[in-house]
This record gives sequence, structure tokens and C-alpha cells, in this order.
Amino acid sequence: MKLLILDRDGVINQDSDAYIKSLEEWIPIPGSIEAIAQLSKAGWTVAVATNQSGIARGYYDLATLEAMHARLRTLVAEQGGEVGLIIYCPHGPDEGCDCRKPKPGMLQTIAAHYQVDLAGIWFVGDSKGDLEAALTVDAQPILVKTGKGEKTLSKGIPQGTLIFDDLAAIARELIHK
Ligand SMILES: O=P(O)(O)OC[C@@H](O)[C@H]1O[C@@H](OP(=O)(O)O)[C@@H](O)[C@@H](O)[C@@H]1O
Ligand SMILES: [Mg+2]
Ligand SMILES: [Zn+2]
Repeated sequence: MKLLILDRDGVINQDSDAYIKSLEEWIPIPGSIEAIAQLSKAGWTVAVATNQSGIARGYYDLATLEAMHARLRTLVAEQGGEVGLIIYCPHGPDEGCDCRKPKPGMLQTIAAHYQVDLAGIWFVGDSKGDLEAALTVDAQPILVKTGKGEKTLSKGIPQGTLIFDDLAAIARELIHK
């Protein structure tokens, strides 16, 4: 199965240090919607694993979060593609949940849903926690330079991480591989 797992903020849509708190603030990164649609049409299943501590912090509610994900699905569908399972961690950093990246919980949920082994599966993120989460399940960490990616890169990243400018570059690599 051709499975690609994406972080959300900073990979699919613009990120902000003030969190993405409303549908209006959820702005796709140029080329990302098209990239997901092209991958999907090329037979890839594209899943999403996103930390959303803004829920626990009270910055936005689940209805708002779901509206962002409905918008993502609509935009990709308009390009003839589809988005797979979207998993989010609504917890705060101090709640000790098993799903907040760099914990592996969300990636394991995706693996169980699709009944696949995550070894070598590409997990695309812009933060160090994304890359660390990938390593916990023997997936392939992929860093994009969008969102917090450049900052993450400057602080040092795990050996073996593959680096791409953005999700569009990843789609070009995987589709024409
Ligand atoms: O990149 P993903 O996982 O899709 O989502 C990240 C967001 O949940 C937010 O995560 C926060 O980190 P803390 O949760 O406050 O440590 C901050 O980095 C925010 O800037 C960011 O918008
Ligand atoms: Mg991110
Ligand atoms: Zn959680």
C-alpha cells in the first residue's frame, strides 16, 4: 500500500506561533492541495497526524477543527483527489497522553486503521517532534522547509531525515519515482 502520512500545520497549511484558531486562519500552503490531489490520483493514500493543543488551551473548539478538515477534504476533492484518515491530538503538553507527537500514538492509530507496518513509511513534518515521532515507529522522517521547517533544520535534525522544500516537491519525487 502506498501510504504517506502528513503533519498538518506548516506542511499542508500555513502555521502560526499564535496557533491556527479559525477556518479563516487555515490557509493552504501554495501547491499543497494540488500535491495531495495528485498523490491521491496516483494511488497514494494520504493520511494526517496533527497535534492540536489549541483545543486543550481553549483557543478553538472541535467544531472549528472539524471545519478546517472539511475544507481540506473539499479542496482536495475539487482537484479530483481525496484525503485519508485525519487523526489529531487535542491534548495539552502536560496531559501525558499517548497521542501527542513525538509520541507514536497517532501514527500507530493510522497503521492499525490501514493494517500496515509503518517501517519505512514517509512521515512529513516541519517540527522536530514530527521527525522524532517517525523514528519511534521506524518510519522515514521527512522534513519540509515550510512552516517551522527552516527553524527546525537550523536546530539540528535526526540523522537520515530527508529534506524537501515543500509538499509539492515530495509529490513530484514520489509520483515520478
Ligand atoms: O504541526 P501540527 O502538529 O499539525 O500542529 C501544530 C499546532 O498544533 C501548534 O503547535 C504548537 O505547539 P504546542 O502544541 O503548543 O507545543 C505551536 O507550535 C503552534 O505554533 C502550532 O500551530
Ligand atoms: Mg507542523
Ligand atoms: Zn493526545
